[in-house]
Amino acid sequence: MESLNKLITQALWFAILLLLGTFGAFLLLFLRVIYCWWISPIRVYRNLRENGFGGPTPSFPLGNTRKVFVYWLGTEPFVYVGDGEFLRRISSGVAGKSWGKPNVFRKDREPMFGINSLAMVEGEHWVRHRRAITPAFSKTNLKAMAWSMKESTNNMLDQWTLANSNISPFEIDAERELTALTGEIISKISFGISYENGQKVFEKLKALQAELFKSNRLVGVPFSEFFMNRKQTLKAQKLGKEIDQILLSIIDTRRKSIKEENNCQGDLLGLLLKANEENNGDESMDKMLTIRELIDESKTFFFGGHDTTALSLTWTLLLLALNQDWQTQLREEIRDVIGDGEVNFTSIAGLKKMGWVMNEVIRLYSPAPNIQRQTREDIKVEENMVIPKGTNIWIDVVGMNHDPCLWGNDVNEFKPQRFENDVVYGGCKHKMGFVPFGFGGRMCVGRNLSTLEYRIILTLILTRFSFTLSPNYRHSPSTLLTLRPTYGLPLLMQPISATHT
Ligand code: HEM
Repeated sequence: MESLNKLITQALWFAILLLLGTFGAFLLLFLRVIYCWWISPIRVYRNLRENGFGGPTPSFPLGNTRKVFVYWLGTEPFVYVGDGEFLRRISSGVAGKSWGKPNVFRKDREPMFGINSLAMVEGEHWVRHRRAITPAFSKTNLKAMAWSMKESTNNMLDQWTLANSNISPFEIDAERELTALTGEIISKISFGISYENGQKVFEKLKALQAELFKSNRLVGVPFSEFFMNRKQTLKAQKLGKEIDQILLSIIDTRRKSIKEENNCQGDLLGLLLKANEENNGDESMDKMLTIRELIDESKTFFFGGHDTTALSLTWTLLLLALNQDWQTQLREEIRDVIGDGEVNFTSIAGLKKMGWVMNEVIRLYSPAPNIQRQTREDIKVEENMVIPKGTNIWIDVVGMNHDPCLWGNDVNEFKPQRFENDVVYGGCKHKMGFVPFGFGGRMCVGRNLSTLEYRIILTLILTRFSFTLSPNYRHSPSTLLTLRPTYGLPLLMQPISATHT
């Protein structure tokens, strides 16, 4: 009996110890979880804040997952938008003329785009500019521009061949070559091929762009102009004035030639001047642009129209150098669709895979990485949420293009085939999640021109050369208005014998 009691007592003690042990283990686990997920991160967070590091307030336990929040550029608050659904809600029903551009960028961008260009104007002015400019990008006009694009590209490729006839493969900096090529093309199709001053404008605009990129960018900080490099600012202003002067003299000569010979040469400036003449110079007319506005539009075409296209081609060559199977597929498609025929507006339209590749490239490396807008009226987002008039909005195009919730876990992979069954959105889960050319009424006016140019240049390069990445390439994409490779794109080029005309 006594031994039974002893056994029961021992069993009881064992059960109590087991309970205590389990409880202790759970307590330790709990404390460890609290320490790892809460105490330790808070300590690191406080430590970082004390050392001057900040950022948006996190929420426990998800951290910073919000895709819409407010941040500041100097003294200017911006609503950051990285969410397609939110973008749909703030943009549906809002007309193009009801969107403005943040005031804070006006001064900064003025030497490049002027304040009277389509990219900068607002309200009824924007409606007038858009109506005047859209016809210049019509199918008929684009067809005529294709010839200039082809000529300049073939000249560049001939020079590559000539300069490297004894070297195989030879190295080029594709970014530099493509930027020069698209700069030449845009100055021809903007200002007129036969006008010698076109070249001068091109050179000065390039110099201005370089000066502006060098300048200190304390955007939004009051009196920041006093901290800027004064010499650079003055140089940019001087270049700006010189460009205006040259453009003014080009416009004068072209106006006379249109009046006297009815010859508009088919370039953008010529087409806008012809539309002006048809309105008999009456500035109250719907589609009429003043001389000042024409100067600013010409600058906008140059800046908006060559860097973006050059970069979409540059990133394409990088990705095709890394994905030789796609380089081969595109070359085969060109052979099947165009064969020995002419490379022109109609023939390149049949290059489906090239369309997928272009979309996939501008998804992964968006030449215009963000879109900035300003509300010109209150926008009701939901019952108790209004974005007040005058609010700056920053739409993160790159962020949405790399969001696995929108594209799936293969979001960072180069997979042009995602556009096979969904040519426009590539299977993106939200229609407003893929906006490389903007959205609504203010969508890029030059997107068809850019697509045409992309296809012509890429077709001619692929037909005449195969290429691989040079060991000298250093991957370092950087954003300064556009997304570009910091150290250029060195490629090793190998000539292919057959050529297209
Ligand atoms: C890959 C090439 C290009 C890309 C990615 C691109 C992208 C964009 C984006 C994101 C916008 C802003 C739209 C918005 O606010 O929602 C825009 C506007 C604009 N783009 Fe482009 N662009 C390209 C090529 C071109 C070309 C070739 C031209 C002209 C020759 C051009 C002229 C313009 C103009 C004038 C606007 C202002 C439109 C307005 O506010 O009504 N772009 N572009």
